[in-house]
This record gives sequence, C-alpha cells and structure tokens, in this order.
Amino acid sequence: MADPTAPAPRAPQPLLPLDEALARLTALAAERRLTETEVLPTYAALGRVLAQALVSPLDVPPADNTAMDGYALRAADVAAVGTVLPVSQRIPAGVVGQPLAVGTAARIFTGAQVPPGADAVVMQEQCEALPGAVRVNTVPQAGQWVRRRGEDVTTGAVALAAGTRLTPQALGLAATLGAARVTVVRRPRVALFSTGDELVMPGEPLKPGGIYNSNRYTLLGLLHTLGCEVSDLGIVPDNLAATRAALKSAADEHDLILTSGGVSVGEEDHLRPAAQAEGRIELWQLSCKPGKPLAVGAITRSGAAGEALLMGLPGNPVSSFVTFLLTVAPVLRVLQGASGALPVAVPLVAAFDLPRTDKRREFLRARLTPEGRLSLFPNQSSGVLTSAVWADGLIDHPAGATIAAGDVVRFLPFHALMA
Ligand SMILES: Nc1nc2c(c(=O)[nH]1)N[C@H]1C(S)=C(S)[C@@H](COP(=O)(O)OP(=O)(O)OC[C@H]3O[C@@H](n4cnc5c(N)ncnc54)[C@H](O)[C@@H]3O)O[C@H]1N2
Ligand code: MOO
Ligand SMILES: [Mg+2]
Repeated sequence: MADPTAPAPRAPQPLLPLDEALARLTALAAERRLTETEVLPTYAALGRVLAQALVSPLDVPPADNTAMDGYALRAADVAAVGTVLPVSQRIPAGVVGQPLAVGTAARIFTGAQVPPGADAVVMQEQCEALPGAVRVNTVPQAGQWVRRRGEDVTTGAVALAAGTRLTPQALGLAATLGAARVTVVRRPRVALFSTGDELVMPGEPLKPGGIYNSNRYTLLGLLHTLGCEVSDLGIVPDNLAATRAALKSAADEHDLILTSGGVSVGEEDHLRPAAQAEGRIELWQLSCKPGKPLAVGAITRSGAAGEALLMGLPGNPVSSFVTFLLTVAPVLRVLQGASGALPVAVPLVAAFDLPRTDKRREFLRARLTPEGRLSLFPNQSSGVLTSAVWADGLIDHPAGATIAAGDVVRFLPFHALMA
C-alpha cells in the first residue's frame, strides 16, 4: 500500500514542447522502420501503406473519350449554329468506332472512345436529332468534352508513391492501373492494455467506484484505422508487479506497446517505474493540454532481439484520444514508411471567445459551423469524451494566448490526423 503521509513528489523536469517530442519520437520510429512487406489483393489493402511505388503501365484514360452523351464531330465542320451533319456511325461505351468521315458526326455515349478524326463532342441537349442526321445548335470549340488520353495518369508515371496510405480512392486508382495486387508494409504489431483498478469492461455490471473502460475502444478503433495488428491485453491492475509483467510479456511479440493511464505523478501511477525496471523511459511530460503526462520508452525483449517501443498515454479519455492523434499516429506512420508530420493546420475564423489562457499549448475540441467558422465545445475537460465525438477536429492553440470571436485560429481536422 502507498504511504498516505509521504510527501508528494515534484515533477523532475520541465515539460517538453510537442514539436521537440515529435522530433524525438519520429527519430525513434525511423530507427525501427518496418522493412517486411506483403503482397495483398488490392481489395484487401484498405488502410495499409504502399511499400513500393505504383508505376502506371498504361495511360489513363487509355484513349480520348467523351465526357458527354451527344455527337462527336470535327469542330471545323460546324461553322455556324444550325449546321446539319449526317450521322455516319453510333459508338456506345466499350465499342471502338471507325475513323470519322469528313463532314459527318458520330452518335456517341459518355465513356466511348472518340473516333479518329473527331476533335469535339457536342452534348445532345445542344443538338436536334433528324432522320439520319443531326442539327448542331451551337458552334463547338475544338477539344470540348473530350477527355484526353493520359490526362489522369501517363504510362511510366508514379501514380501512387511508396508510403501512401491506401484510402478507398487510392485503391480505386490502383485498380484503374489494372493492379490486382499491391505490395504493402506489414502491419505494425501493437500490444494494447489499459491500466486502472476502477476499470470495468462494458457488458459487466459497474462495481462501486468503477467506470467503464472507454480507452480500450477508442484506441482499438484508432489502431485499426491506422492499419495495425492489435493484441488486446485487457486491463492491468494498478500495481508495479502486474504492470512490469504486462510490459515484459508484451515486448517480444510487438513493435509497440500502447497503454493508457498510470503515467502521471500519483503513487498509483506505475507505468514509468515499471518501464524503468523492464527497459527505459525516453521522454515524459509534454507541454500540451490534453496530453501532459505522455510517457515514451522502450521495453527490453527477453526472447527476441532488440526492444519494443512503449507509448504510455494519459488515462483521461480525451487525453488518450488526442495524444494518440498527436504522437502515436505520427509514430505509426513513420514505422510504416509514411510521413510523420502532423497535417497542415487550416486557418479558420473562431465564432467564440476564449478569454482564459493556459501555460500549455492546447488542443481544443471544435466543430465547423455551416458558415465555415469554428465553434468550441463548452466543456473542454479531458474527461469529457462527448467533446471529441461532437467535434470535427482540434484547434491548435498556443500557450498563453486568448481567442476573441473573429480571430483566425489553426484547425486540425480529425480525418487528417487519422490519415
Ligand atoms: N498531481 C497531479 N495530478 C495529475 C496531473 C499532474 O500533473 N499532477 N496530471 C493530470 C493530467 S493532465 C492527466 S491527463 C491525468 C493523467 O493521469 P494518468 O495517465 O496517470 O491516468 P490515471 O490516473 O490512471 O487516470 C486518469 C483518469 O482517467 C480515467 N481513466 C483511466 N483509464 C481509463 C480508461 N481505460 N477508460 C476510461 N477512463 C479511464 C481514470 O479513471 C481517471 O479519471 O492525471 C492528472 N493528474
Ligand atoms: O494533460 Mo491532461 O491530458 O490535460 O488531462
Ligand atoms: Mg494517475
């Protein structure tokens, strides 16, 4: 049992600025960058990171084609509104037409290749169909409504660079090139556990003094979004021996051990002493809010070579979520060969006042208004998870500053932080 009369220890070091912590973290991750790759069917690669650039073996589109249903013709054949041209052929998508005879038009449908000789398409709304002919009620410009061969991707171009996270649209682009398989970096193997004697798993009755374990769900979701393979090690009680045992057993099989809770300064916070006993602590305590007590270290492996990276997130649910976005996500990106940089902050106008200041750089939960401004969730406590569900992202707010309605602030959208 902890001695209740013991003097409260002081924080031994100044708080680390986030940028400095990030530089050190991404350097640690770069040393551990994953080199193993796997070849996956393209449809199964969502959320994974490309290990090799995808170079296009073809032009996309492969040929000039029409963007509209209408008539393909030579612009020079229509000198005046109302010109009538005989319709010499009909070209649906998937059919290759014949070279277009001079002074004629081809009936054509969106996506069909424009026949050789034609240089423009007139949409059917600007035409009048006549028996065997068409009246063109506009004077077309050469090139109009023609999607040029290779205007999207040219043969030999890097369509998707190594290090690209495969979003749904990136998978679509890979498929456009005909890639049935892609080579991706293997998933980072992450051990996840929550610390806290008060924690109860959803589905179980809440005991006196208990709260439900939410961080497990938030962090599992984030890890899956970022392409990780997760070992869920459940809840670890608040004592040194159990925390040491959990760290030790997780180190061999995992690249990263991710924990929540028990990283602050109380006697019930065992993560740092446990990490020091089983490895080392590299950095602790950020000058940011939420997220101050973040602890980063490495745990020595017993059976395997090297060490596993340890990131101990603060227990407060919003702190866990925000700290993950600001520090764990960059580390996971670097491990997978992507950029560790935080996304570019968007300048937006505040629709609220924030007269108070803080010594720490703050990440405020904010939502876009229909007018394109930002409103602030009224309760910014790091225990209020509703704020993070309500918000669209975080305002990156400098230490010591206030905000008045109309000020421009820097906004980090959640989707960009989770990319
Ligand atoms: N004397 C000081 N006390 C605290 C400081 C400080 O600098 N000096 N820092 C505060 C800050 S800031 C934060 S953030 C928290 C971080 O605390 P820990 O990381 O040690 O986390 P715990 O103490 O274990 O828990 C904090 C809070 O979060 C709840 N929690 C924990 N795990 C979960 C979970 N899996 N799901 C839902 N909720 C969870 C826990 O019940 C506590 O309420 O420390 C401050 N204290
Ligand atoms: O830094 Mo704590 O993460 O504000 O609540
Ligand atoms: Mg604590």
